[in-house]
Amino acid sequence: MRDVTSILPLSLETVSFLGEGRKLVDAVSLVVPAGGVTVLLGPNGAGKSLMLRLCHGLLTPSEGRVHWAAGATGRAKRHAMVFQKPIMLRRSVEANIDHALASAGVARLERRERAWAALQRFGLLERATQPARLLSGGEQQRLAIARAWSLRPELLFLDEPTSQLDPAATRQIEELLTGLVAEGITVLMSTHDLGQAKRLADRVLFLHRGRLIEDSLAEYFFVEPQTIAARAFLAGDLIW
Ligand SMILES: Nc1ncnc2c1ncn2[C@@H]1O[C@H](COP(=O)(O)OP(=O)(O)OP(=O)(O)O)[C@@H](O)[C@H]1O
Repeated sequence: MRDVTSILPLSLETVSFLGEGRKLVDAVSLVVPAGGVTVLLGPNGAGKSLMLRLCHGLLTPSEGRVHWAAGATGRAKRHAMVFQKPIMLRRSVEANIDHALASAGVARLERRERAWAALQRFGLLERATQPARLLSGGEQQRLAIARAWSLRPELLFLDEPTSQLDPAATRQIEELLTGLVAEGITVLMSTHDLGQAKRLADRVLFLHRGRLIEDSLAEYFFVEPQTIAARAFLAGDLIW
């Protein structure tokens, strides 16, 4: 029977991650409910990527706990992650999606259907048989999102998904993300691009030195940040 129990909200309870002899993520607590785009902002090394990896389960907190909605099952397959630099297998575009679905335990016939739907949805049908590694950067990122989408995630994590792309490819990815949110997928992403954060964010989490120092609706954050660090960041001043 299909699992329809939502995995959301995702909750972090005083999550810390220790490394390099210090707390790289320091006692972060937050809740991600269903819906919308939450953007992680902060200077280099603030801990944005670590946060996404902790949420997705690629890293284990040194302290505290990451947990999903009570009673949710099948959670491993219902959140997916897209990385800054797409990880492409040395296979065709379609085989890259097929591999992700096979790893998630999807049966062969259904894999074909879902891969085809993803290729169509993300404008990659004509590229289906081409080697994924020969796609342009923008196409590879589109494939990475298509592959994640084929897993039918409720929550999609994206770590600086457009930092390697030109403005046109960036716009295309942003439009795709807006479409995914309209479909009901919740997005938690990091970006360096303030313009992008303004265009996409419903909510902003501002990290500084591993600490979550602002958690605001985007409309407030960009107009009236509450902390000196966030004000400096928005003004383009160097903070560390
Ligand atoms: N797996 C790890 N183990 C130990 N230290 C790590 C690990 N991953 C990252 N770090 C360190 O943790 C700090 C935060 O890194 P992180 O990549 O999360 O920052 P970020 O906010 O994403 O930065 P950027 O904007 O530059 O990508 C850095 O000092 C980094 O060197």
